[in-house]
Amino acid sequence: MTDLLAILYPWTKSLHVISVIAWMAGLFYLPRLFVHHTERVTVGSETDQLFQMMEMKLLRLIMNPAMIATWVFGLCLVFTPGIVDWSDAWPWLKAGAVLAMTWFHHWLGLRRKEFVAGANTRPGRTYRLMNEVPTVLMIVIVVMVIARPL
Ligand code: HEM
Repeated sequence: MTDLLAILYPWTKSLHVISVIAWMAGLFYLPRLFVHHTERVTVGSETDQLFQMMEMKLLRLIMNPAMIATWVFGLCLVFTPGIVDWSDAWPWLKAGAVLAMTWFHHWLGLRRKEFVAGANTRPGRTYRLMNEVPTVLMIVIVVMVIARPL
């Protein structure tokens, strides 16, 4: 099995990075939709329905599959021989940041359900601030996995 993972390594890594790009696109865009949804849209209006549809499709059709694919290919890379040395600090920092990114994904999913119920109480400012979370985590992850300063 580990032999197969070693042969597939360049492909696994390509698929991992492709999935990461799709996941990150959604993690950046969904909070932006929430900003406009909360600031510009009247609950129960036709525009409310339109935003709910865009948010649902973004989460279900792009973000959920992309997150699963990122995890699956990422874990394949973890089990590929000679790739991760757990005595270094970078894999631990990356793992922490990836868990935080996964938490953020689920936080957005919960907020979407509140919009569906017409029960969002958070102002646009909260979603603007939360929009910085994936940016900071992405910087940590990419630096840890590529520059590996630690
Ligand atoms: C979801 C769980 C994840 C796991 C288990 C995981 C694990 C890994 C592993 C083991 C590697 C191989 C490193 C190497 O080849 O030397 C890798 C590569 C990479 N990962 Fe992840 N990763 C995950 C999520 C992410 C996320 C969220 C991002 C970006 C925001 C990311 C960005 C990258 C990049 C850019 C590379 C390629 C680095 C290179 O060129 O060597 N990963 N990942």
